[in-house]
Amino acid sequence: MKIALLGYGKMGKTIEKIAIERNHTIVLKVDKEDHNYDIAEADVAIDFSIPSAAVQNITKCITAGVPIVSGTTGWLAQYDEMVSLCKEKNGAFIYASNFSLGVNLFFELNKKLAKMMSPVEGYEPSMEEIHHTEKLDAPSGTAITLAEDIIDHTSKTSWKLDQGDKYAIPIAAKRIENVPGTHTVTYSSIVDDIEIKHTAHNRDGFALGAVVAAEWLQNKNGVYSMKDVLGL
Ligand SMILES: NC(=O)C1=CN([C@@H]2O[C@H](COP(=O)(O)OP(=O)(O)OC[C@H]3O[C@@H](n4cnc5c(N)ncnc54)[C@H](OP(=O)(O)O)[C@@H]3O)[C@@H](O)[C@H]2O)C=CC1
Ligand SMILES: O=C(O)C1=N[C@H](C(=O)O)C[C@H](O)C1
Repeated sequence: MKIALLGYGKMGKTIEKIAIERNHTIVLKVDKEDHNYDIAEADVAIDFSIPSAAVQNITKCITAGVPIVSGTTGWLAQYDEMVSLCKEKNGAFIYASNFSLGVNLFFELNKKLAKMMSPVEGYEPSMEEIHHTEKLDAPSGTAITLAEDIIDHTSKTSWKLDQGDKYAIPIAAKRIENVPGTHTVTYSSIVDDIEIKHTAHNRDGFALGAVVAAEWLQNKNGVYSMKDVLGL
């Protein structure tokens, strides 16, 4: 496949390495505020840029008829707008807050645990996410997905970055140098804690998932998720 990389930072470079290993060609790299790039020669675009650039990049791809895989986080207030545009233009679009197989299995485990905990009294859910110090958004997109799945299955109605609201799941967002991404979900009671945790050791899992999603999206139209790609 001919791949356009929209965002050529830590993830863009890791995706390039994995894509070349899988015999794809990188035909375009965009790594700054540039509205004039030509996307047309790409079979698929992969956007791992910055929150303020994602919507423009996705719009450009959908409008040009190029399938788009986006992993950029921190722009989800406009997700529904991108879904509508994709349907209107008969495009192909996948967004995932986390493309790694491990985290997508962890998402399923989190939903199962939330369902299990829902009728049990005395346990309060909370979450922690740890990322590198260059991360622009907080909490992480992955933490938001985990929180939304807990909200869907329990009496919690929202998430908050601080504590003290009994209807909200508190999320602690920590920034420590060079951490690729660690997420922990804890249910605490007076007598014990139940904890599930995913620790990324590097960025290869995220990048491989994004390339696999791009391969899967070829010759398809519609809006998909990693659950569709992985058949979970
Ligand atoms: N879904 C997933 O599985 C994962 C998602 N992510 C998300 O991906 C995004 C990128 O992460 P990461 O690579 O670590 O971040 P980096 O900061 O390393 O890379 C982002 C790159 O985007 C560039 N950029 C700035 N403006 C634009 C633009 N208009 N169009 C295209 N590129 C632009 C930046 O350039 P400059 O530095 O010059 O501003 C930078 O090179 C983040 O939102 C992160 O949360 C990360 C890992 C996994
Ligand atoms: O910015 C990152 O690095 C990551 N961002 C994603 C997120 O916000 O969840 C995925 C992963 O945790 C790494």
